[in-house]
Amino acid sequence: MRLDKSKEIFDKTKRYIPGGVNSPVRAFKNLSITPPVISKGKGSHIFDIDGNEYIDFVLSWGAMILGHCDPDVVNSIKEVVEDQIAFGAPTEIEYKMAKLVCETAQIDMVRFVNSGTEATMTAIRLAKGYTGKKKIVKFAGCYHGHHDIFLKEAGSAVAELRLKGIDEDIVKNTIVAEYNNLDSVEKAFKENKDEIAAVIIEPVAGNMGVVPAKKEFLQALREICNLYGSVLIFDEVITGFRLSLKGARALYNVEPDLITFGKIIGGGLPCGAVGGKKEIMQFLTPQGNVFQAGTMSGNPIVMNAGYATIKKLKENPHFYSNMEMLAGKLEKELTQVFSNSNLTFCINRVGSMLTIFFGVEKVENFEMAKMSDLDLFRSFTEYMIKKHSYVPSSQFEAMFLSVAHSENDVEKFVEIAEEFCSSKRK
Ligand SMILES: Cc1ncc(COP(=O)(O)O)c(C=O)c1O
Ligand SMILES: N[C@H](C=O)CCC(=O)O
Repeated sequence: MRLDKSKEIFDKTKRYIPGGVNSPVRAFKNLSITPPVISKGKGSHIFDIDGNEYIDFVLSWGAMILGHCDPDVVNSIKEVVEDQIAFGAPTEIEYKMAKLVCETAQIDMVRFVNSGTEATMTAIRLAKGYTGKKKIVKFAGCYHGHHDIFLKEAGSAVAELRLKGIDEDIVKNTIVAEYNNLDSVEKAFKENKDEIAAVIIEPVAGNMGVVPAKKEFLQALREICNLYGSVLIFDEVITGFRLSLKGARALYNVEPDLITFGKIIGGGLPCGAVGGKKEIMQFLTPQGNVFQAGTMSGNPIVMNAGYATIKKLKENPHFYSNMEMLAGKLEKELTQVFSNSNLTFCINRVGSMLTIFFGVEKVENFEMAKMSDLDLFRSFTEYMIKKHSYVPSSQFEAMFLSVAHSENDVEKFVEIAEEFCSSKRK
């Protein structure tokens, strides 16, 4: 695979943008190939400026659930862009979008922001304002965005870095517990009795690779938050509208107090949201006194793209069963391929998100994810990308399928994985 033009542009970009990227996961830091510079996306495929075509299993880190440049999303943008770019004033689409999101995700109220990070920051401030408490519990390996309070033992790009610039005075109020380990949560509550404003968790983690929470664990979090008067926040920035219209919480039948959204909710445009119970949401300014604001929040183009995306998902419930079927096929066939090669591995999959871990048989938390064979994962990833399957370059991320992926896409991926295994045997 030639990446000459990509390399040239990427190298030139580094002169102006630190590391050449606007988010670290894009830099292929672990790989020896240059990141392809992408020029086009259509359905399940993306194309780079060197003329290479890839089946995309990253999908803008989960955002592009309908595939790239879905015609309904594209039209929703074209329909308004001549008249509405930004006003910083109320628009009708905000009402329509809020109604659609509340009815679809079954929440009382919602506030739109510009990213997942803004959504989680807002949810935490809201929880603090509502409870009058100042500490939070988060879980090792979960990633909730790039604010200081969330970066302690975080997953995603943070997992492989030693961070600087974090304000220790702010971080001291973040308590880190172990994913799927109730004892660690009980300990946090016992030691910090009436001080915990919120517990924030990815109900299916995507940022230590895919690691699902156990149902009893989430139920116990609900009970412990009720007992101590803390707010339970499900960070569904990845899982919201991906695992079902009601997100991951529908799979577990556990109701959080607040939910954060991102990615899919904006149809691929910058968007995030915090939503949940009216009793808490009404604390937000200007109805209440918990401050939150944003010049671009609820931008009409973003709202239109998000509306078109969620409406299409709602009108086509078979999308979810199709993605489940395809992802199940991918899991089953990869299991066959790796077993035939006598590899030790584990594939964690929930709906249309999955991660392959080599060298381990089970991954239930961040420690276990970190014990997987990162070198083998790296060479597998590099091989897959060189053979035109675009996958996350880090172990601590998830692979995604979209509505636009086909059986052919999945079969191609499995075929290349098989080739990789034979190349290792030689
Ligand atoms: C679960 C989760 N929460 C929050 C975020 C932060 O979202 P954003 O990158 O849009 O700020 C991300 C991803 O980046 C995420 O995966
Ligand atoms: N893991 C992150 C989101 O889910 C990756 C996206 C990013 O930080 O750019």
